[in-house]
Amino acid sequence: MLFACIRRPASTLIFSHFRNMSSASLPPSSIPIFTTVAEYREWRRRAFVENKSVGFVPTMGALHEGHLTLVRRSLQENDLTVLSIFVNPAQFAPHEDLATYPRTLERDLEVLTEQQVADRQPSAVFLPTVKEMYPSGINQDVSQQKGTFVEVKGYGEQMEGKSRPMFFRGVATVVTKLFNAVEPTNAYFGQKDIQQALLLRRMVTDLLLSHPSPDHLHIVPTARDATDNLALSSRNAYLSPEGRKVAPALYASLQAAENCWSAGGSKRECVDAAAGIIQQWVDQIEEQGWAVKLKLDYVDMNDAGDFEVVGDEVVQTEKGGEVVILSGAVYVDQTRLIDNILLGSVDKVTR
Ligand SMILES: Nc1ncnc2c1ncn2[C@@H]1O[C@H](COP(=O)(O)OP(=O)(O)OP(=O)(O)O)[C@@H](O)[C@H]1O
Ligand SMILES: CC(C)(CO)[C@@H](O)C(=O)[O-]
Ligand code: BAL
Repeated sequence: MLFACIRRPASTLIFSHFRNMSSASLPPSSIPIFTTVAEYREWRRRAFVENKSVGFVPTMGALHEGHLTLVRRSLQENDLTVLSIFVNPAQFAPHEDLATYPRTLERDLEVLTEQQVADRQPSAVFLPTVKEMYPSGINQDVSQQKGTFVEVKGYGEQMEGKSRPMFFRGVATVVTKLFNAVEPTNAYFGQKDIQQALLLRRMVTDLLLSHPSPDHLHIVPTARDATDNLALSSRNAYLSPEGRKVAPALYASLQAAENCWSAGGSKRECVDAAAGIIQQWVDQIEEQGWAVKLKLDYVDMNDAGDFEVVGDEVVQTEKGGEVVILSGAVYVDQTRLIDNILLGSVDKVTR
């Protein structure tokens, strides 16, 4: 997750994005697009009757190869594949980038049409309005909100939750709504947003959801730029050319921490090694006079089961078969980039 800290006035009720989207204003597409839950449900009912499995890929649009990896995995494993595009106001703090979040609907529909695995192509796009998803409106200021929200206590405060305190409440709320509407057999999330994916699996378990069941919520490895390993992300579009050049520093720093951990270093030593790599980049930026600012937000290790922070003196052998999330975030100018590496028996988590 990353965001440009663009200040905008504290919002009131938000209906602006896609507010007036009627089927007449939609770009042409060979894939059926549903903008209302009622229309979608008719389509979904037929899939139930025909006993067809439905794979679901929730997104905020501005599709890139990372999203398409999830789509192709769904095409492989399901009779039908639905992708949603919804920029969810409830997961953006009032000072974050809701207004400027990249919206590229026409291109998104084009690239989706090009996806094919065996004889399967995406079956439907769910493109609800804000009014459809929040019938009583939604205020980005949490203190002003009324109505029903979903909170996964104890899982949304660490890592990303420290910088974005209300983020996971917004995500859990909208994904509950999306799951209720779409009723997927399988759902696919990216490892790039590992805390989000694991928190949602916790939520599905705790709320006894069956569509999807916890075993059917899949986490797919992060798709990266082939040349420099930068994790693909919609908000990479915010980076200047110089910002793009330094953005791979985050993954390089996580790799240094991973090597340190494998070599028997303590959590503290490994996290410091990661911070050292970022500092080397900061020094290089200064020496070269590049017009970009790089700043470490955090690097840490957390248990993948309960998200507890790993103690400073802990070493790899003490964690046995447990999976540890090595995650971090940096600011490249005003854009916040995140990434992570899973340490340990990754298959226990990703499936
Ligand atoms: N590089 C990637 N590899 C695999 N999955 C990804 C990647 N990037 C995003 N996803 C997944 O795609 C889904 C939709 O994410 P979203 O639309 O927010 O895109 P994003 O690139 O993560 O955007 P942002 O820049 O806002 O974080 C999420 O499950 C997310 O984890
Ligand atoms: C899961 C999600 C679609 C909820 O808005 C969003 O957080 C995302 O795209 O990762
Ligand atoms: N990919 C996570 C969505 C967000 O950052 O808002």
